[in-house]
Amino acid sequence: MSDQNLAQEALVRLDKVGVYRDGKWLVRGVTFDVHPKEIVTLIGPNGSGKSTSVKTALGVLQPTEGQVIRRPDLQIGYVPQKFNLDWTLPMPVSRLMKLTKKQTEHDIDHALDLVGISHLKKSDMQSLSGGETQRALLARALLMQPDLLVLDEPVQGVDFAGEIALYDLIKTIRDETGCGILLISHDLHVVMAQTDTVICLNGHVCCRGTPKLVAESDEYKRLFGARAAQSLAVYQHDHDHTHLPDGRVMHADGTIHDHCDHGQDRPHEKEHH
Ligand SMILES: Nc1ncnc2c1ncn2[C@@H]1O[C@H](COP(=O)(O)OP(=O)(O)OP(=O)(O)O)[C@@H](O)[C@H]1O
Repeated sequence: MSDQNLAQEALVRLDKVGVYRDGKWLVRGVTFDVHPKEIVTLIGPNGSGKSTSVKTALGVLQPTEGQVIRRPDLQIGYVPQKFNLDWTLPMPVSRLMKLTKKQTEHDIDHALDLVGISHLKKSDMQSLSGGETQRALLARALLMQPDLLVLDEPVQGVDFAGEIALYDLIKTIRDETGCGILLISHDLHVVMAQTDTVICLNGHVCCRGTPKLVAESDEYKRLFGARAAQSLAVYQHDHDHTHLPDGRVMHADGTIHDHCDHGQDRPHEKEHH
């Protein structure tokens, strides 16, 4: 398939992306794509390259190797992990909605309604709970009418019930708008029910697939320890290689290659360089 066809199909596609900074590879061999109506979640421990991969997908960061293909004229709505605004200053929700782009009251009402905080339109951002703040930021991103919605850890500062509600909401937004969604999460447990594809990162793609398959994979269990221990069955996929400190990959037969492209979609395929 040509790059052009891929770009038309996927909203964004990372192909063997590597980012090298300050003498080390932050990520290497990262391949994934997000299609319309697909919810893709990147999980992995702190420093595993989730934000780096997302920034590369957004075009904020240039890859050192590999390529990123975005659909032409792709409209992106981004909900950052931290919103650099001094919440001690008065900022009604309605004003936040117009901060980067002028919006009609009708569109603002619709976005706030979609995220379930219409009643907070005149409230000050400072007075909002963690979950309400995330919903306000989500509404702001939705006003961009995105083809691709990118959310960096949307459930930070939100309790367990709030987490479930937020992921339900994210799924509703996908169903109603048809946008593709790229999420960053630390953890799988709540994400599981609502995500189509999970990409488990640890400087490289450890494993990928449906949430169930990832939760049952050895790599996920190794990365997430006790939290992953409840997994029932064993998801069979090859872990026949070791990642060396310099970013290269040693395979079970002792050969060393630049990186592994070790997708679950091709679990038994060996790399040939
Ligand atoms: N510009 C940079 N130069 C050098 N190192 C960097 C740079 N940006 C990120 N890093 C390092 O790259 C690694 C991956 O960082 P990244 O923010 O992508 O991880 P993450 O999975 O999103 O982590 P977290 O869960 O803590 O947010 C970290 O070790 C980080 O310190």
